[in-house]
Amino acid sequence: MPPAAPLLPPAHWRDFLALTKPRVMTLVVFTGLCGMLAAPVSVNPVIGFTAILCIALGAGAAGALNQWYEADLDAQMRRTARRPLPDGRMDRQAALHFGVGLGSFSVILMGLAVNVPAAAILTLSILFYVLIYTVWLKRRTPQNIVIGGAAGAFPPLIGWAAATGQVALLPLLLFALVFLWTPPHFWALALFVKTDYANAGVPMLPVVRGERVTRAQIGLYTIPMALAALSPWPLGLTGPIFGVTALVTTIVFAVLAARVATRRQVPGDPMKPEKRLFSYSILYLFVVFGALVADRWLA
Ligand code: HEM
Ligand SMILES: CC(C)=CCC/C(C)=C/CC/C(C)=C/COP(=O)(O)OP(=O)(O)O
Repeated sequence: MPPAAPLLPPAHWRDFLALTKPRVMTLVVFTGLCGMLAAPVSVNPVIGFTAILCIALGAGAAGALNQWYEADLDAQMRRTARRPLPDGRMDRQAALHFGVGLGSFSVILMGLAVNVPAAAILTLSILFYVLIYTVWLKRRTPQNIVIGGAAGAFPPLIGWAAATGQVALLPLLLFALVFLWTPPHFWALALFVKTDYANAGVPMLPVVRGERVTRAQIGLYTIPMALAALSPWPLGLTGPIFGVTALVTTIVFAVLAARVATRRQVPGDPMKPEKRLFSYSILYLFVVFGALVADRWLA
């Protein structure tokens, strides 16, 4: 009989927090909040707060289940090896219970206190991240983040649905914007942490298809992403505050992406343009979504 796994002491609350990937989820929650505030209705503040709480808890639960499933993988990468599970600070069962409990709570609360469409899209995004991305695609195909990345694009739709009970063209364009933003966001990072993924056997694009293809794909995805960002104003869905902000910030994005797309790496390259594009990608979504709210409330 194999020896029983050693019992770990109860995990610290900080480790449960780390399971929710709080830094990444701030932007996820922010896009959800902006999707809600951009809707042309007034939302009861208690309902609105509950909806955002549910998005945060649901996204955190998805992050916890992702870490529960891929603790073996996280243990092999420098960037992730110190997470609570690979570092042995938490029991796997505790992470599973935490993820399932929090996820179920967030969906039930959204359904009961906000509305069913928002709860349904929240469920879809959790399942998408955990089952489609983490369990199915991540270890199988370099298109993992393109298809699975849809999970991270749902929050603006959830926010809008929480406010109005339905979806509409503007939140669908916001979905498209985040969906098409994800490949340049992630592949810029993947170019400079490629060795980590290669060592862990994860088939990310730079590992499987190489640097040149990855750079070209970053450039290619930036084009429809820019169209999604620039279309709401001409379509009459937003005003000039959003339109002009999206125009300026998207031009900067396109310039940084073009630089990455047309470069060739040299030995010992510090990869500054790739790091710049990755950092800017995060700032970009914060600013564009912030402008959406400013446009609705200040115009
Ligand atoms: C499948 C799609 C995605 C993949 C594979 C991905 C991957 C990553 C990775 C590996 C990092 C760096 C390290 C980390 O903190 O874990 C990162 C950072 C980040 N990502 Fe993404 N990402 C994706 C989609 C998104 C989406 C949809 C959002 C939000 C809308 C987002 C927001 C962020 C933020 C804010 C950071 C910086 C975190 C920090 O400062 O530490 N990501 N992403
Ligand atoms: C509302 C809701 C459920 C939102 C889900 C949000 C979501 C899918 C965000 C994706 C961002 C993310 C943490 C990617 C990390 O990929 P990874 O897991 O491959 O990264 P890792 O290597 O850091 O674990």
